[in-house]
Amino acid sequence: MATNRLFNKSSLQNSKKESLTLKERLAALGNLPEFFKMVWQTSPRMTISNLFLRIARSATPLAMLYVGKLIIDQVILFSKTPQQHDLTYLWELIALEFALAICSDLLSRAISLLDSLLGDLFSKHTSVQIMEHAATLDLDQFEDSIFYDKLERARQQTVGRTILLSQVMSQLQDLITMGFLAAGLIVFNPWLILLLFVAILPSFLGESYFNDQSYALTRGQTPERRELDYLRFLGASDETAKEIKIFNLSGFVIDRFSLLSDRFYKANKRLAVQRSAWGVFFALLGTAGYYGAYVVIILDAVSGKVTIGELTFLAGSFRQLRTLLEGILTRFTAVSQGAIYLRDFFEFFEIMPKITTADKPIPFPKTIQTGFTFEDVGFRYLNSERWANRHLSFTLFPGEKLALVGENGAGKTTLVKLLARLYDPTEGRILLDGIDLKAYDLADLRMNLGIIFQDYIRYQMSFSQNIAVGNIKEKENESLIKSAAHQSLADQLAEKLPGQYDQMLGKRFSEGVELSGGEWQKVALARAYMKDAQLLILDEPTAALDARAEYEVFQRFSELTHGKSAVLISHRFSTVRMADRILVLEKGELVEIGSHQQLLDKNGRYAELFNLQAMGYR
Ligand SMILES: Nc1ncnc2c1ncn2[C@@H]1O[C@H](COP(=O)(O)OP(=O)(O)OP(=O)(O)O)[C@@H](O)[C@H]1O
Repeated sequence: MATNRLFNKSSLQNSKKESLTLKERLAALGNLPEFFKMVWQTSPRMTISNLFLRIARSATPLAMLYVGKLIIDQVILFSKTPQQHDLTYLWELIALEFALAICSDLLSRAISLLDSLLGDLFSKHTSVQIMEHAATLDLDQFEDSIFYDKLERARQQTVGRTILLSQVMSQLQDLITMGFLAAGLIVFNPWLILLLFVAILPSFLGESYFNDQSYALTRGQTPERRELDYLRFLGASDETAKEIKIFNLSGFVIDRFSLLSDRFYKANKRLAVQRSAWGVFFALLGTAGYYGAYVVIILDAVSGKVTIGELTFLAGSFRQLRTLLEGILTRFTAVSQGAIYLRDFFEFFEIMPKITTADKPIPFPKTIQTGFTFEDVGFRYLNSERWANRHLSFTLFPGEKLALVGENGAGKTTLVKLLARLYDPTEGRILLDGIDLKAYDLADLRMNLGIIFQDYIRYQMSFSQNIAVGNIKEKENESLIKSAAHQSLADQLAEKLPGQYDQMLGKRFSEGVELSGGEWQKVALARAYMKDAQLLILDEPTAALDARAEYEVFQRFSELTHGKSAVLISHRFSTVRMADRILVLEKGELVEIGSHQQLLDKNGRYAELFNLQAMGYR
């Protein structure tokens, strides 16, 4: 229901609000210089060659028409004086026209080759830029739907931008060609140019109007298009197939998909039909204009004001001019449309991360001295009224193993995200060795944290790459990968796989092997050991492991993390009790902190939770 409402409101209202005037379209062309700068950066050589070839190609239509005129006049001259037959000049003209035709053909082919190569390079260049910029942005920016829409538009329009590139180039070429042809026509009859504009202007305005409508519709539909993409993914993906079958959800997903698609179809169809009907009318006007001019030229020829050669030259120029002008005007709306979409693209690059490295960052300490101190830290997620963490004050000492305990939603994961500066506190401060965490180099900080979240990614990559992502710089370091696998017990698994460390994991690519939940977890856990991190954070690292594996993992964990700090989040008290201290969270606040024994003696919240779980085993 919520999305139904969304669809009606955003698509239809936005289509009014976001409609564009001709002035706005012209203003959008202001985005083109920046666009050209990006094209130029992609490949200066190809850009300049493309431009030169197009200028050369622009001159050929006029040259061919003019040579054609000379040939016809020459032939007519011969037909009037059959005795004098020195054909040398005529043959030269024919050879020239032939050469021009070949030249024009070669130039066209070279241009389309360069267009497609430059387009591919440009598309790669912009996709890389989008990925690079997205990587600098904050996590909460990804959780903001307006931002997400911008990212989607910037990403989806990669093809559009490639098309825009060749459209802009063709537009330039056609404008130059038109300049040449118009110059030829003006010499004979300047009024014909005026007639041409009058005949074509309505068609241009019509195109422009319908492009506005189509842009508004597409832009207004972005949230629904995202939903459609999501439904498409739900309905046909290896990740979702299991639940879709078990819960028999395919009908539900398909119905929702069909409902949204039908609405798109209806909204788009209405516009397409109107556009087509008006298009026919405008085309008729253009044709009438052309024949009007044709009659004028024929009358001039009949009265002897122009020769037959000039008649063909003028009629040919006029016909080509009309086609060119129509193309230019139609393309103008498409180009300005593309230029408007560029605004989304540039706006995406204008979004700046808030979580950044200070101007003069402090390097991460070689050895942590006093630890991480939370000073009345509070955090609220974007657009959320509730505090996920509040009034947190405690110190994680160097070398200490701290366990975080609390019911679902108590704020445990949020706390470790603050430690990794995935978010900054809304209030209070986190200090490292007495200095605000924000003063440290961000990359350095993250390099010194080995962190595995509960919703780690199952990369559809090889076994060893799945471990190497923990420190991708070491992706070729086989012995490090193997030792990390040993720490997390993943090494035993690798030995059983047909491809061992090179085994492709997951089902998406050929010869991939799917792992069990616990096996995936061992692989993910190995990522934490890829760095010589000073603080290890494991967010429910063993939830999917069996009891024996969990015991072994923690034996190795304490050996490996000797002298290092660690934060463990777990709902299993058998794991939690191994920690030096346990921090109990409730509704985001710290309610108890102490060792397992201290907290049991205290007989408070921890003791209650512990006894509750212990009862389950009795
Ligand atoms: N990205 C987010 N945007 C908005 N709210 C969030 C986000 N992530 C978590 N929350 C909210 O913040 C609160 C704390 O969530 P958090 O994930 O820290 O809990 P947790 O203690 O780790 O829970 P669990 O044991 O279920 O993993 C919850 O109420 C949750 O709904």
